[in-house]
Parts: sequence; structure tokens; C-alpha cells
Amino acid sequence: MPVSPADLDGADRLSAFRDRFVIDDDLVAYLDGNSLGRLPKATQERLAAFVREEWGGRLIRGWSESWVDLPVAVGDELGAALLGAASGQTVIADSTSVNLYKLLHAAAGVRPGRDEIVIDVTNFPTDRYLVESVASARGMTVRWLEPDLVENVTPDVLATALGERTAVVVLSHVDYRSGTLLDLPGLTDAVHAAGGVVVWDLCHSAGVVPIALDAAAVDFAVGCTYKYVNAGPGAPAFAYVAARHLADARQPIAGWWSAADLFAMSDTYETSPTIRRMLSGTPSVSGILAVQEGVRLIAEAGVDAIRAKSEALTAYAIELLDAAGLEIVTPREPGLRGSHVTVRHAEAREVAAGMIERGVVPDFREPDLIRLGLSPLSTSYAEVAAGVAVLVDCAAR
Ligand SMILES: Cc1ncc(COP(=O)(O)O)c(C=O)c1O
Ligand SMILES: Nc1c(O)cccc1C(=O)C[C@H](N)C(=O)O
Repeated sequence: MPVSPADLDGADRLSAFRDRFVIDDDLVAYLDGNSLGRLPKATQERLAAFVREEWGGRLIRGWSESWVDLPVAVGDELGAALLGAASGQTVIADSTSVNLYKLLHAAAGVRPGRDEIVIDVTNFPTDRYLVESVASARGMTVRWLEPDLVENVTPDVLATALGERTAVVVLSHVDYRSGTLLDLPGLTDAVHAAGGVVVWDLCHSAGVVPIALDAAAVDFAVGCTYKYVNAGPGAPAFAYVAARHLADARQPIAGWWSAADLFAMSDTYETSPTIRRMLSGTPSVSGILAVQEGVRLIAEAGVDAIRAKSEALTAYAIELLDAAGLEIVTPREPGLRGSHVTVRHAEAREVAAGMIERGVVPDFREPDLIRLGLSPLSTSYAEVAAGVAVLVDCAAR
């Protein structure tokens, strides 16, 4: 007899974490944590206390008392818990897109004389658009990879584009549509062997896939915090610059927060020697505090345990979808996928709309994909079973 979702939840060592989130009982299933993660109760309390006591109580004094250090302090916390990054290499600031723009310029600058930026056509729109914009601004050429959506960028596909002109390669660790997880250490090595540097977009892996940036000798990385880090809509993103590139990393939005002495208000600009050089303007304090709460929840559970549950949850969803005969575009090998499972259906838009009407939130991606994002800390097996049952029903109509 198949194992029931209740039994799976009963055996789940992370099941108690679900109570640490605000769960909307009116929803049958929330399967969109890969777009916007649920709200942690601790964050609700932390932000209320911040507004009341710190903003309301300390006003401008808050900056010198603690806020000024938050981008680097919380960057270090996130780097240690989620990225395998030693301190001094990660900041929390701005959006992923803005950080990507800054890091693309910085990355291109550390390989003078090389003039190609390599990216795949399946990458997230913001990555593709920014690569085109930075290449155009710097007189560089974009070299497009055209991988299969599901296999995505394999070492063989990447090898066709690397050469003496390669300056920068931009890759997404987990593909936003298929959920394919790339070989971060192997692809990083391949880029280095060709003499280039790599910028990894970790939006769909940070907090849910173990990442070891220092060990893999990654050069640059960005990622958002509103998906599996649960920091809320528009929460600030992170940017990682390997210590060995810091001295040469120059970014184009060099505002006063990137200067060597923030409050010196100097006539001439001198860039900070530290990772603060990746900052631009005044950061969102409430946003960074929400990131800190999300990081602490992940650190408490442990990324390895989160990954184990992610593999099991996605396997469970695949089993249920297979039983219903639906087409799955996500790799079946657990080591080759992130934490969402994607179904292809000719009427995906209508199916997704029907699911939402029945209290199940997936998301739809043009032209024919439905993604089910499974967040190990807040998604239960019962939720997956209930959500997939509604999907199967809607798809059969
Ligand atoms: C892979 C990837 N990169 C970047 C972004 C977007 O970044 P931003 O927060 O700047 O909108 C997303 C999602 O929105 C994404 O999935
Ligand atoms: N960042 C988002 C937004 O501002 C509005 C709606 C959705 C999003 C998302 O995060 C989309 C997501 N990155 C994706 O993989 O499709």
C-alpha cells in the first residue's frame, strides 16, 4: 500500500518548522515558495519590534548604533549559513538585478582584453537583459548558448563557447523553468580553465541547496532572499565577491555607501577596500532584518536537512504526477533538480487559473508550464498531495 501523506509528515524531522510560519488556512496548498516564500512568525515579531523600538525609539541614532553595519553583518551570516562563504565577501543590498549589473561590470573589469560574455538563452530574463546591456556599454559581445531546456548548461554545451575571448560566464544554479540544478563546481572549473570568471545567479538555490562558493573558487554570485530565505516581497538581495577579486572589483553605482569612509563626506571618492565597495546607497534596514530572520531559521534547520526534505518532497510530487500521466519537464534524478517541479500542459494557463480558484497556488510560466515550488521548511507532504490532486483534476477537464 502506498505511504500516506500523513505518515510521511509524521516521519519528517523538519515538520515542526511549519508552525514557525504564518499558514493561511483558507488555502488548500501554497506551492509557490519558489516565487515568494511564506512569512516566518519570527519575522513578523522582529519587524514589529523594529518599527516600535528601533525606528520609533532610536530614530537617526539607530544608524550609528547598529544599522550601518547590517549589510555586511547579515551578509556574513547569510554567507556562512547558506553559501559556504567566509566573512567579508557577501553584502545584503538592492535587488538581484541591480547587484547583477554591478557584478557584471566588476567581473568584466577583472579580465581586461577579453571581450565576450557568455550566457544561455534559457536564463532568467533579467540576467539576459543585463548581460546585453553591460556588453553593449563596454563594447563587448554576447555569446549565446542554446541548451536544451531540461538538460540545460552541461559542461559539453559550455565548452562550445569558451575560448581566449571569454571574459565572463553567467549561469543560473537552478533553472527557473525546468528546475534543473547545474554542476556549480564543475562548470566553475571549466570557466577558469578557459581563463574567464563566472557569475552565478543563486536565486532558486539559496537556502534550499547546499552551496560551497569558497570551496568551488566561485568568482562572483548574486541571489534573492524572497524565495527560500522567506524575507518577503522586494527584500534585499545578496552579492558575493571572492576575496581574491576584491581589490580589482569596480562597480558602476559607486555611491557614498561604497566609499572608504561613509560619514567623512569627502570631496574626492575613495572606494572602500572591503566588500562595502559593492554597496551604493542607503540600505533597507527592515528588509535586511527580515533576511536575518530567514537565514537564522535555515541555519537552525541546517541546509543539508532542508536539501534532504526537498529531494523527498519533489520525488513525492513527481510520483503523484506520474501516476496521473502528466508530462514532467524537471529532471528525475534528485541530484539534478532544485526544489520545484514543473509540468508541461497545452492549457497550462487555464489549468493554473482553475487551481487558484480551488485554493491551490502554483505558478504559470509562458507558454505551457506550471511550476510547483516546494519549500521544505513550510510545505508538508499533505499539502503536496492535496495540491497535486487539484492539479490532476483541473488538467483532466
Ligand atoms: C534566476 C532569477 N534571477 C533574478 C530574478 C529577479 O531578480 P529581482 O529580484 O531583481 O527582480 C529572479 C526572480 O525574480 C530569478 O528567478
Ligand atoms: N520577483 C518577482 C516579482 O517581483 C513578481 C512576481 C514574481 C517574481 C519572481 O520571483 C518570479 C521568479 N523569479 C521566477 O522564477 O519566475
